[in-house]
Amino acid sequence: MTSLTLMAPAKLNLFLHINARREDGYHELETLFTFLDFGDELTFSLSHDTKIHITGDTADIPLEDNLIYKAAMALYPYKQVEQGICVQLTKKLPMGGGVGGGSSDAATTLLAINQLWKCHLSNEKLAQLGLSLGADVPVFVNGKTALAQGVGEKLTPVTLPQRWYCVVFPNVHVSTAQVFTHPDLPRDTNKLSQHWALSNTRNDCEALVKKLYPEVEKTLVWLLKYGPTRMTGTGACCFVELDSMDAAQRVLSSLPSYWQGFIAQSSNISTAHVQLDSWLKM
Ligand SMILES: C[C@@](CO)(OP(=O)(O)O)[C@H](O)COP(=O)(O)OP(=O)(O)OC[C@H]1O[C@@H](n2ccc(N)nc2=O)[C@H](O)[C@@H]1O
Ligand SMILES: Nc1ncnc2c1ncn2[C@@H]1O[C@H](COP(=O)(O)OP(=O)(O)O)[C@@H](O)[C@H]1O
Repeated sequence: MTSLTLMAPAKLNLFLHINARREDGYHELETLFTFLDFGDELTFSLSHDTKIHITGDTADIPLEDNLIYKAAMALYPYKQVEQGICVQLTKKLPMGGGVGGGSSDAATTLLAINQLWKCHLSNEKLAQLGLSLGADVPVFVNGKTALAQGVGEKLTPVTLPQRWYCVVFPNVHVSTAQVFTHPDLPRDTNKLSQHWALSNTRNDCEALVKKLYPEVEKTLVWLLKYGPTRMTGTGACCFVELDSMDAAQRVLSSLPSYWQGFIAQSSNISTAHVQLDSWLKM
């Protein structure tokens, strides 16, 4: 088989605690990742040459900067076939929104090309290659709901109840690097490995991002009418947790037209992995 279509699902950080800043500037975190059944769509097919081609919703990202390209390049030395790869991207996740679209695209690319180029690398090796592309890539490669520690690479799988979410993108872009280098970011939260309820946890980036981007605060205040809310990652997307699809749909229907949003159910296994397993059984 020479082609394969997989989702690159969104993630939410159900909480994000910052425990310390390391010598290299990176931060020690504790964060609970869940996957959503909504994401970008990527179709991979072997190319007629030896190059890496990306078409579709590539926005204005130069080819060499696209995380899909970087992921393909990371696998290039392990390639066991002559051909290169064509990747057709349908982008549904806001870029730099805290839902991990770029990292998820990279992880899905590693999983798919590993098959098409017959690299035969383990998921552990793919996660190791992925970590050099971004701190969030390993959790997507692993594909299981997880508590992440370290800079995001130490993963402990956890099983969470499936819930519905309405995720809102407040139309502001938050730079992850700006948040992590800001002097006002709290960096001394104690480690916590249990009692993960939303009520017992927080996102340590949220107060700072609300201050820097009032639109994020406005979004959280609006969502709070419907249920427990939080910002994901370093923002700017915010989510509300809900009991049913109907409840999530009601929130989305009332969303002011100047914001964008989507609804999705959480899952303990990434849709990319479910789809890859079915493809392997074909
Ligand atoms: C903090 C999270 C939580 O999910 O934020 P989001 O990106 O999802 O919003 C992620 O781990 C981010 O992962 P990712 O976006 O892949 O980060 P990277 O590209 O590796 O790093 C971007 C920048 O963030 C900072 N950074 C990132 C991760 C970390 N544990 N400590 C850091 O200090 C570094 O300054 C780095 O230069
Ligand atoms: N395929 C891609 N999809 C999204 N962003 C990408 C991609 N390739 C490179 N990037 C860059 O990575 C940055 C972070 O992307 P993303 O993972 O969507 O953010 P976040 O981790 O905040 O959700 C973007 O601002 C963009 O410049």
